[in-house]
Amino acid sequence: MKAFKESMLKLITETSTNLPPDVRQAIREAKEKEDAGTRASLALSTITDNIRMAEENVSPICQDTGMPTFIIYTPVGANQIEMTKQIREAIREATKQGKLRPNSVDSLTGENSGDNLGPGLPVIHYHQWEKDYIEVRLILKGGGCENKNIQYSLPCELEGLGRAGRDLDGIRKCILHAVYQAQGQGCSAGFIGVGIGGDRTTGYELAKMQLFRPVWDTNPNPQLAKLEEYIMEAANQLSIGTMGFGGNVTLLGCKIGAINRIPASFFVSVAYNCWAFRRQGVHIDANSGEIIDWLYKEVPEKEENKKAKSPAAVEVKKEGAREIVLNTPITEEQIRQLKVGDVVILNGLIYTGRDALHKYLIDHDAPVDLTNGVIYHCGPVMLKDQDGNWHVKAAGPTTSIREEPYQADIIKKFGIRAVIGKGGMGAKTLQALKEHGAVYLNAIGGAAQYYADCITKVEGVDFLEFGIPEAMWHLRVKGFAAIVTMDAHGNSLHADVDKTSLEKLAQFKEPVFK
Ligand SMILES: O=C(O)C[C@H](O)C(=O)O
Ligand code: SF4
Repeated sequence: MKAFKESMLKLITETSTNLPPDVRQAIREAKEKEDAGTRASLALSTITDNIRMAEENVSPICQDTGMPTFIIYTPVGANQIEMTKQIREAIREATKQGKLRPNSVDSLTGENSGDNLGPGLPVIHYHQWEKDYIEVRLILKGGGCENKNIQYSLPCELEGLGRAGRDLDGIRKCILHAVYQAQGQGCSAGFIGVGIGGDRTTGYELAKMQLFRPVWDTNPNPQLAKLEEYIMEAANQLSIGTMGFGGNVTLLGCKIGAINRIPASFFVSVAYNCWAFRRQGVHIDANSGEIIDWLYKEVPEKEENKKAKSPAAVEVKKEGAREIVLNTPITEEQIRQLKVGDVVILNGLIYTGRDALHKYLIDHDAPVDLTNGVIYHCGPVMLKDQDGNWHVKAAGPTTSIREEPYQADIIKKFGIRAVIGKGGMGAKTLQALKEHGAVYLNAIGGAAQYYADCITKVEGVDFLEFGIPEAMWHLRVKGFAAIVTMDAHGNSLHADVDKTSLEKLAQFKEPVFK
């Protein structure tokens, strides 16, 4: 097992930087279903570029490299204690190389361990099997989509859909509701794994395990196969679209499993995974620890894909998008001219800030003058070189709604003109944007290489003691593109999409599976 650590390092690197072909195919097909020039289509182009860049740079597809979760099958007698040791070393090394963001945070003190290790991390599930080789599967599921996981206890009442009973039709309603409630916040278009039955723990576990199925497979249970097909069809009529921008594609995959329950409990558990669906697997020689082969590398070609494609449509800007270049600091007048749908190209200095910084700023001064400035909800992957200079390895947006309790007060207190993030914010922030002349810019979630490429210099950092993701990084950007989704006139694309998708959800109220 000498080579096992090296094999695990390869697996981690591949999972973080190279999206599997089945996921790429689903994204490609989604792009073909969106009209050229729409916001969804432009977002999918950025996502496609980002996937290519991550592979070329051998750098994280998304800066949130998630909760590393290993599922391992071993022959009887394999030394699991030794394997765990080597996996931990590989995790430490991958973090040092910038393939993983330091993501392990003490839940009580907030301290980041810096090496992705600590109580509960990484997650490793061992199973034995009769084969003579080892199988290791790894999923790196980020926090934004994890936060959109949801568990239903049947019977229940669901907004838009009414009563969900203890039957297949009730299950159908829960799954549709799960897609609706995620909106764009988990970086749609997403994939869902569904676990029917079990208890609260095993239900969620089953849901997550479904995510290891290839996107293209067919459920061996005909009833569940039918339900999966139905959900794909119906969920895509909700028009939530990529990043919640509206569009024809909201869901890229749906995999459902069922286990028994006990009479009093009936759970439907849904694991939501963003488009940056990072999971890979390998078979390992049980003696040497070397990789024998990779899983997830094959995608059976579909009949319709064999047909010659018509030439790609030229990207024309639809939906009336204007492109506006802004240099920081930004004036109130410039902000008040912006409208939902405008594409802003930012140049100049911006500051990252997420959960720890927002909480801090409420009752402290800022270390820099933020007047007319820009806050970027982002926790990047950073590496320091031998001369002590920091380099950005990945830097996409994080889910903004977590800052909703603080954002309005911070805009007011510091005179902030633009907040960049993803997934949108709520009514309190919208009101503050109007009152104080500020705007919310939606960057494309997960496009961490694309945005890292726009950062020309790291000019400083404050609060490094919060840990790398939570620190306040001073970033000089050039050509940083984001879409105005909440403006200073009280308009919010997020509120609009939420409303229309709820109306569409209500169309699926009538029983389908009797
Ligand atoms: O933690 C992050 O950088 C992003 C997170 O995965 C999110 O989607 O909000
Ligand atoms: S930022 Fe988006 S793409 Fe990245 S882990 Fe979070 S949900 Fe996934």
